[in-house]
Amino acid sequence: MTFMKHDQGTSGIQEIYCTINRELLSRERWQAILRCKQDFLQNEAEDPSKYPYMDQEVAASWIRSRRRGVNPYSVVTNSNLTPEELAGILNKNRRLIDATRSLADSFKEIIMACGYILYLFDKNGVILLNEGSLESFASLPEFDSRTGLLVNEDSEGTTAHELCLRLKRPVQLLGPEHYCVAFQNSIASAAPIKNNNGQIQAALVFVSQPLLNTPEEETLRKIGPHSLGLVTALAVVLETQLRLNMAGNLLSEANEQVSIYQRQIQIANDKFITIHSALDTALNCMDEGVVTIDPNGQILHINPAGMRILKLRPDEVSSRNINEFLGSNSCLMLLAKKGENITVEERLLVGNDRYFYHINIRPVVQQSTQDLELAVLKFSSEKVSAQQNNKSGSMAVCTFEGIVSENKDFIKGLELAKRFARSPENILVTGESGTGKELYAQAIHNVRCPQGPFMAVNCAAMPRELIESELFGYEGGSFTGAERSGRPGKIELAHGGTLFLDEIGDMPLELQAVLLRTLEDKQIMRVGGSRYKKVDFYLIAATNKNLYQMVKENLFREDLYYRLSVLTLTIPPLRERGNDIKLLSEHFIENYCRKHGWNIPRLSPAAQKKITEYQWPGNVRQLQNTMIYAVNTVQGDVIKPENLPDFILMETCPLKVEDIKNGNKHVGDMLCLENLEKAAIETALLHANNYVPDAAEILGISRSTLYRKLKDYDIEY
Ligand SMILES: Nc1ncnc2c1ncn2[C@@H]1O[C@H](COP(=O)(O)OP(=O)(O)OP(=O)(O)O)[C@@H](O)[C@H]1O
Repeated sequence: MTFMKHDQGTSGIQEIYCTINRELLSRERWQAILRCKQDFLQNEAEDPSKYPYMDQEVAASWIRSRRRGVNPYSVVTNSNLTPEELAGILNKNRRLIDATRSLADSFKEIIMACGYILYLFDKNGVILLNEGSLESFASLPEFDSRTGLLVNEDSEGTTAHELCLRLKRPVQLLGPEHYCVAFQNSIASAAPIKNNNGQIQAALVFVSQPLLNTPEEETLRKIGPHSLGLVTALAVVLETQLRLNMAGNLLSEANEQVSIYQRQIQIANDKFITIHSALDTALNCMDEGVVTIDPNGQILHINPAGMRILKLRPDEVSSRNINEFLGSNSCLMLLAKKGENITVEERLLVGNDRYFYHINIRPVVQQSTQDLELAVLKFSSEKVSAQQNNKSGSMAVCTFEGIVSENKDFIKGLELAKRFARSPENILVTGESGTGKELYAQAIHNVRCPQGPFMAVNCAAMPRELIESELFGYEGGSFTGAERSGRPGKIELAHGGTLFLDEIGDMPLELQAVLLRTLEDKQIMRVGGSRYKKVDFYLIAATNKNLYQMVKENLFREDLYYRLSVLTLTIPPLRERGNDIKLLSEHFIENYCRKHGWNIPRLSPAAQKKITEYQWPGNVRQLQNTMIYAVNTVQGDVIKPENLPDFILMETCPLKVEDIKNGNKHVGDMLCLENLEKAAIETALLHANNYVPDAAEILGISRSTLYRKLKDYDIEY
């Protein structure tokens, strides 16, 4: 037997000619092995390993073959594999077979010229492919192909491929070395084919055409190295080809995967565009303004209703910030940053106008950091009062019992309102913004005609040109944008109930005349109409302006003023209502917490002090929003000063230099040393977030002194 000492590969192929001992391919050796074989086959006791020239591996294989009862005079002609088993094996090795076939095609001429037969065996000895003519093998029955036969030591004894698979290296068998007599005139060269993991998966074999009984020395020396070198080289080429094929397959699988992902991305993108345009369409159809802002208040997106509310043109949107439309004491951005989904009542400053809106804040926070990413603000399309009106189905929800106060003057006004409620006259309610004018109107309505409609119109909340049609209604097709069938106005809808005209001071003068006539005649004509219609309603008007002054400046009709102001109620501002601030704060905290099923926190004395010192320019509405903010920021069950919005903390700083300079009437009190010390301690605590050691450091006194003073002044921290 001849074999390559080195691993197969380019260097191995080069060396094959050097490592094959010329002795191994001599006629002498051939004949010696042939003699040994004859002796071995004739005499069962013969040990072939003792013979000169005999290869020990071959000798061992002969002995094993005989022990297994292999008939040396026959060849395998029947496959003992079922067709299914064979199909499975061929399928499993499909790539290897195809690659070998195409390689054999490329080398066909050489193979044919040399008279070689090429075999491909799987690792178990199943012939996967054979190429070349079998005709010259007289002992092989009429075979075209031996594909599918299982040829191993058990069936055909010692063969080149069997030893190659067993020894895991290229092997060459000289004719008589084959156990089977049918091949004793051929030289067989076999090389293993390894898979990617270095495991042997097959063997490639060249079998020479039968030679003369004892071939010439020269023939032996030509065929021997040539066939072993060629088969080893082809095995290496096959391995490389298979590796390339596999890489190619992986690449095309990866390419296929990439194009699947690309298709999915395209589909997702298309869906996204569809959803986006559907959302845009939905937003465009909404009556409510929807504004998306970034954490600094910069407007990112706004729908048409939002643009109408903020009076913005599409080209201005991206450069505007929501803070431009909010009052200085607004809590909106603070609440948005807190990440709570909440609805607040806010005053919007749009040009010279001041409108109140219910604004629902929907913050979107980053999952990992919980920082605000953006917030969606939803504004009601009409002013707060109108929205309340819609919600309650044209019914006022508030009664006198719902109006909270302990203040003497306020209660006096409330008693008067109850008496007015029994009169059929028009009522005028005056008071600063947010003092509760609409609340009064609803309460009066609920005494006078609780079953009737309560129609609220805010004269300042809509463009002047729309007020007329809003109040008096219009006939079909009267103006562009009008509904085809026409629409009744709020006066017509208030029939049998109350018409609440809020911000009456903003009603255009020309409309004031029409309103006056309606009040006198109790009939209306729709815009674009030609018939009068009888209407019966109570009128309650409200204003935060000085109407009398406006009359003097010819900004309000005198006759209408007198008609409206027969019964006038004036609601005092919150800052003049003493203990009402605390009472209302607790009322709002309780209502809000109950609504959400939360524990009800109490106000710390320090927080109470802050809110009673504050001037409340936005009155009860502002107080209500402040309490919503406090409840949303409190940790535990005590609302402390740090839970109040910054504008309160700033405004209520205990001592203001301007006050001292301006000779404020309380300056004497303030300059009392004790008061100053107390104020300094409170200010330090405020800056130190109530952390006493830090406050002591700010004040430049020891902690124990500060603790003593906190006790003396009864300051809560
Ligand atoms: N005495 C009160 N008791 C309970 N809630 C009150 C009281 N006064 C006002 N509120 C609440 O304060 C908010 C503002 O009240 P309202 O809208 O009646 O004020 P307004 O004077 O009509 O404001 P504007 O002049 O801006 O229209 C409402 O949410 C109302 O429920």
